[in-house]
Amino acid sequence: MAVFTPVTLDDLSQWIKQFPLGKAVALKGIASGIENSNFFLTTERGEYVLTIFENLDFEQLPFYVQLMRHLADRGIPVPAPVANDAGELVVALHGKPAAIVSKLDGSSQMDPQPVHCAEVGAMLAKMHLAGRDFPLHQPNLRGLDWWTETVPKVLPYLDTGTAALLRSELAFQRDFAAGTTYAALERGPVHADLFRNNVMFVGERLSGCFDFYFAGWDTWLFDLAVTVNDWCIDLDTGRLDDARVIALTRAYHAVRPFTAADHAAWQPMLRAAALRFWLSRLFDFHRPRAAEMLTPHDPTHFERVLRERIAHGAPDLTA
Ligand SMILES: Nc1ncnc2c1ncn2[C@@H]1O[C@H](COP(=O)(O)OP(=O)(O)OP(=O)(O)O)[C@@H](O)[C@H]1O
Ligand SMILES: N[C@@H](CCO)C(=O)O
Repeated sequence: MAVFTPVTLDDLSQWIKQFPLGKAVALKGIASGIENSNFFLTTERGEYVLTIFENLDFEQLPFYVQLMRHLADRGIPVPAPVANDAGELVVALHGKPAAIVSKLDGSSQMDPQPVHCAEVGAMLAKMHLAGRDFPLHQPNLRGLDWWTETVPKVLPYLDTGTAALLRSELAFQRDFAAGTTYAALERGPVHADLFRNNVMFVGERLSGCFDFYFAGWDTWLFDLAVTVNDWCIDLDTGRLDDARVIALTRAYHAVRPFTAADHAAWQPMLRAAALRFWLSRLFDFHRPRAAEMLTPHDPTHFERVLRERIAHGAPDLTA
């Protein structure tokens, strides 16, 4: 991650008083991640994570933090946002929106086995069902509309062949999204970025997931495809590992059974999920933002994943 906006312990001495957390005693910038400025915060009351939001504004943020609150209240293992003395979950710090959330135990499992994938699949389905009655609506801000407006911005940086793939896949996805199968897919609040680095494990037990700052209303199947494209692949080739795909999707299906539309949309949705992250990585790579610590992700990884999804289908759902 970056620290785009530096924060010191002194900066917090007054600011933290509005929260029921006691004094701030330690603060450490977090190097992983690329979107926001994150810090491990220790106060007299415990361990937290302070996030300063670099791209989201005060109008957009309530959706994310209220969704985390909603899911936490329903037993989904997500960070619980801390309200200040006015009941606010998002408060200005250095002129930007900021939030404090509980720190999850455990660590990321970056080399997942089927057992880990099954935990993720079951938790994702429970998250989707728990979100059905969430009252706030906000679209997935990195969905089809964003792809349509962003592709032209990155095309000038690409060679002819790569640009042709990007153009053709966007056209394919726009056509798919206009169809009856897509219209029949179940929708609700989705995480939309459930990569391995956004989930915590203690041993083989999933202990929590975080980074809801790309969440939005979208198809549940898109969320599943994003997750499978990161948890169930050979990282060098982008090829799917059938054992992990089957473990994750079967565990998901046991909680939220797949519909006929899910089955019909699975292959194109895996392509959509690959396109989304190929495009965001291209955008970040060619139009970088200044930051104290930033390790941008490799766009060609998701170009490989997309080419692989086009060339070879995935195992059918609940195979
Ligand atoms: N609630 C939490 N509990 C424990 N660790 C956390 C928590 N939130 C964030 N972290 C740590 O901070 C890191 C960065 O967080 P996060 O992924 O939200 O940042 P980001 O800038 O949105 O990155 P990206 O979107 O690229 O994943 C995580 O990889 C994790 O190590
Ligand atoms: N998880 C994303 C970064 C945050 O959106 C990626 O790996 O490209």
